[in-house]
Amino acid sequence: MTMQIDVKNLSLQFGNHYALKDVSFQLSDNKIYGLIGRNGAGKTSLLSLLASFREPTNGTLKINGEIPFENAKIMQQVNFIFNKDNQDETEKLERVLGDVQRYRPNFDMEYANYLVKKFNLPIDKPIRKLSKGMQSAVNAVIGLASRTPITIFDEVYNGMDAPTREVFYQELLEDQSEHPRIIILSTHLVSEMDYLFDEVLILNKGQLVLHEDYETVVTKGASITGASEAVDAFTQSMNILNTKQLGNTKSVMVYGELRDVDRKLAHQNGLEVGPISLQDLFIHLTEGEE
Ligand SMILES: Nc1ncnc2c1ncn2[C@@H]1O[C@H](COP(=O)(O)OP(=O)(O)OP(=O)(O)O)[C@@H](O)[C@H]1O
Repeated sequence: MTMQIDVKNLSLQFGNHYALKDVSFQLSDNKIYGLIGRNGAGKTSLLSLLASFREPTNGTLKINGEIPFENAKIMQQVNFIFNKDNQDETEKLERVLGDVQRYRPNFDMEYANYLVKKFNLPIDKPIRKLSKGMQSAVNAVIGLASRTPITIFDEVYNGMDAPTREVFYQELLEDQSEHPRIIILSTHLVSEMDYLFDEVLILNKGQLVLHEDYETVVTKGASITGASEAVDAFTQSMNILNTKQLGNTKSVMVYGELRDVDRKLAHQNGLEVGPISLQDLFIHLTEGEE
């Protein structure tokens, strides 16, 4: 089943502070969505609204046409995975997985056990005695094996070491291709995770500054390098994100449609056109004063 998420003019306020301001978007395909933003940008706020942990101050959030808050049927379809505090969790992994299986109808215990082995997790130790990275891996196992139609991972990979994160990414891609669902990954690890994303949402200071297909993002951005005057002339009507100058050489990062004819023209003027990464775009779309 494909779920549909409709977010319209959504705001969340804490006192006078807007954690989210007038955010609108739709997610309607079983894809992997990357939600990126700097510290305090509003990622967790948005995800906690999607997971019905709280209600918006303004605007509407609908899942399959229904308001999810206190809506048991919809909440069943959403799984919000985050690194929760497990210091009081005296249960062992085996038991915890059994509990999850009871309330997640798509939970696949065989797959969970396979992941437990992949992540080298001990099943006979209380969760609270596992290392931080292992606890993150436990959350990853629960999130993947539950196969919930809307699965949200809020930076669970932050506690994992690089090889463990790699295992998570590979398993995520593989399981998503076999059991497609909406997966939302919030992260700061943009350059490491960008290849996972089908679509990208960038939040900046509570506002959505970009929602695009990953392929489109990558083809729309370019760096133009060459003699200052030639770069200035070529980019004068373009959306410039960043400029670097070294002697008479200038490198400008632009974002917008760069047609084939533009690329040819750049070449004729001795300019070099290079790609920009999602990380570059993220940095320059979200820089500025705090
Ligand atoms: N319970 C709360 N009470 C007051 N302000 C809050 C609360 N939760 C979040 N905020 C504020 O809302 C803003 C957005 O916070 P949020 O946790 O959503 O950001 P984030 O993008 O997830 O950040 P990070 O990457 O650092 O986890 C921040 O300015 C934060 O201080």
